[in-house]
Amino acid sequence: MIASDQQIEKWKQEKTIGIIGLGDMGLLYASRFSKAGWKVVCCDRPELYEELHEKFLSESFTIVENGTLVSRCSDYIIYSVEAENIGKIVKMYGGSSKVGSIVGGQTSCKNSEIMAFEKYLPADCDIVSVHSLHGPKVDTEGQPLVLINHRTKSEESFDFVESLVSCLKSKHVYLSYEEHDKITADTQAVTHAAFLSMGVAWYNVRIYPWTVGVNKWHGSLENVKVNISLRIYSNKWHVYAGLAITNPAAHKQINQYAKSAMELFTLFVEGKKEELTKRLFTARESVFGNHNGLLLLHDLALDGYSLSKHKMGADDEVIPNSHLSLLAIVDSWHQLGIDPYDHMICSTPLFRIFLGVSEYLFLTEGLLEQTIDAAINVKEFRADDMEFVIAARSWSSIVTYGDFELYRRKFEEVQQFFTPMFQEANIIGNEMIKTILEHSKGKNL
Ligand SMILES: NC(=O)C1=CN([C@@H]2O[C@H](COP(=O)(O)OP(=O)(O)OC[C@H]3O[C@@H](n4cnc5c(N)ncnc54)[C@H](OP(=O)(O)O)[C@@H]3O)[C@@H](O)[C@H]2O)C=CC1
Ligand SMILES: O=C(O)C(=O)Cc1ccc(O)cc1
Repeated sequence: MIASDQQIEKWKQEKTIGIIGLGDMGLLYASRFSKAGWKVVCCDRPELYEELHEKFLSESFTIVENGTLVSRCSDYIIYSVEAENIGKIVKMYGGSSKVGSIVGGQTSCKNSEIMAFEKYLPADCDIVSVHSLHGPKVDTEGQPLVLINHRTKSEESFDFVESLVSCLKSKHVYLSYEEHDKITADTQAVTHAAFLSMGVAWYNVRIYPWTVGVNKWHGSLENVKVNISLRIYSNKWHVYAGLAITNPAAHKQINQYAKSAMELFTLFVEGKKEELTKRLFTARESVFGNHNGLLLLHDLALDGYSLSKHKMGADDEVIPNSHLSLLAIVDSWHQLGIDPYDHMICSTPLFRIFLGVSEYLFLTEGLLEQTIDAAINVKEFRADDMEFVIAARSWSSIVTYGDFELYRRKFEEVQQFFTPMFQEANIIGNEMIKTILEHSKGKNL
């Protein structure tokens, strides 16, 4: 429960908020909390102390040398560090947590975070964790913010944390850490697997899809694919690696996604139109059978959000795509018995956009039939589809084997290929995402 204004003012006078890890998310929290009048103390790696101290001199939060100093003086300590390293870092600083303090984390998978807290924190510490379900550049207002009340001695601990984060104006979602990990596996992890695979497929044939003319990868759905894929590759690899590899529930989703892509592609190649149609119509009924009302992306023209410099001429024709990446997500939701709408309350913007485009493909009159026809009869996307299947398979094995190093190498190789486009892609992508989110307000998107 959010406390009274008077109580919040009192806490602002008395309490200190500590943030360990001053990367993108740590900085977002430090700056928002301190602007709201909270006393905030932060650190990053000790070797960065001088540089950060200089850099943030004009900010109203304080930089200290290390996590031990943050922990000793803070009443609520947030670990905002790489998921892969949470155990090591809590081991280093957890023992210094102020007596009776509350500790939480921002990592995207809560299993390893909570295990580290249980293992290394003194028994007098409470545990209340958080997870903002959006990237650091998204407006926090109205976005889901998960709050996990894992171990508290009194109601006041949770009320204090909830009152603190209320300045973000996000939508609070109350979950256990197990529920959190199950939902984010269904939503985030598989969404990233899809867009990461598109990037690898383009990279492997060395194609920038927006440069090939108006015949291929042209139009709203294609712009969403390109913009979101580039957005992910312009980010840090460890965010995606961490949330997929450290969450065991995510492995099953990513594996099913690759399996669905491979099985659908096999039907394309074998020319089994009837079987393909039956499988996709069954998936449509299972995932969208109860859908009513307007589509999430109803009437939304996203044609303008293209990186392409080509203009459509009177004689130009767009070759219809098989949209394998979208067919595969709906098929895998069906195979795993997932209702994606169940997770709306706890979803990221990228997941909602992925659901929006999938819904558009499956529920726009005649579009699924046209897509199935293209998948069987149009050969221009075959090689690209094959690359996509291989890419999805390879992300799935990297995640299953828990290989952070291979994940980093593969991610950064593709990242390098797309780097020249990031600046422009981010501007166009941000505009596109803003339009989609504004358009969908009130539709729970
Ligand atoms: N980016 C996003 O969209 C979101 C990320 N998250 C999660 O939040 C967490 C942070 O992500 P994000 O801010 O993007 O990542 P960043 O890499 O930007 O931030 C993590 C920071 O922690 C620092 N760090 C590492 N070790 C220590 C240490 N011993 N003491 C103090 N600081 C340390 C890192 O330094 P160095 O780089 O030198 O290792 C880095 O600056 C991750 O777990 C991520 O999964 C959650 C929601 C959204
Ligand atoms: O919207 C997405 O899926 C993102 O890519 C941003 C993101 C990354 C990690 C998180 O834990 C939450 C949000």
